[in-house]
Amino acid sequence: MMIEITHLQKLYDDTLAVKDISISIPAGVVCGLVGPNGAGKTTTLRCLAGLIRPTAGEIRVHGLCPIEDQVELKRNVAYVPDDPPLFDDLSVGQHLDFVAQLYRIADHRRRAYDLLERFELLRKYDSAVTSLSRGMRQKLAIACAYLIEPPVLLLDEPLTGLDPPGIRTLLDSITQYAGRGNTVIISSHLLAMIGDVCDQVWMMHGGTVRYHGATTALRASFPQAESLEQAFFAAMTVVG
Ligand SMILES: Nc1ncnc2c1ncn2[C@@H]1O[C@H](COP(=O)(O)OP(=O)(O)OP(=O)(O)O)[C@@H](O)[C@H]1O
Repeated sequence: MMIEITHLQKLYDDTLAVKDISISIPAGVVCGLVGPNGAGKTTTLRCLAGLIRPTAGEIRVHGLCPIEDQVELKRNVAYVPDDPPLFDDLSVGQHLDFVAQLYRIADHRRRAYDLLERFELLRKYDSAVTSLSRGMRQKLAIACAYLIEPPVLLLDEPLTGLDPPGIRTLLDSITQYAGRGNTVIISSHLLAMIGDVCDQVWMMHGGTVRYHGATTALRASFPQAESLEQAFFAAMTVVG
């Protein structure tokens, strides 16, 4: 398994954000992480990325413990939050150069140009990141993550600032990335938008895993449903 979470728990002061969850996700899979506000999605992703320490439980990402193997983890996991922190003093192009230097990526320029072109940022190559729109900032952060090529990519609400062509480009890029054996978790409130690219659906609710399964199994269980989202709602009714 690429990701193994066992009895994960995260307590913030007096809020139990994640309550004893266990879940495994294999390599080469796109997993859609859905659930209402406050369900514990971001908390779980931040634990996977080693940004916060779990209160209890165990996590293995590509065999690594996010807290104990911090340095190695950075090469194996990229986490892109919905409002990614960027360096205000750097231009768009310099961001990719900086990431390439940090991760010792040789001959990165061609790939950097390709990524910027794909995400329609090439014309902003020399612009300061402070002049970018919200969606452009998200696209730049995603391009930086792709440049590193980590086996695990965690995208937290990546669709929020993107325009429809940007969403299409991102979803296509996710399918291709997973096709090369990488694992992608994409959190979103919009299952209808991400459903097509997801091999699995993982739903959290109140800090617990409410549902986790293959999208094909979900569709097969509810053949009368017209969409994955409908099948998902039907499954939720059965689960109660
Ligand atoms: N830094 C923090 N300190 C205290 N409580 C927090 C902190 N971060 C999150 N929480 C709480 O933990 C719970 C889970 O929050 P989390 O951000 O993981 O949910 P989410 O599923 O990502 O929600 P959303 O869909 O709104 O982004 C919520 O009750 C939230 O208020």
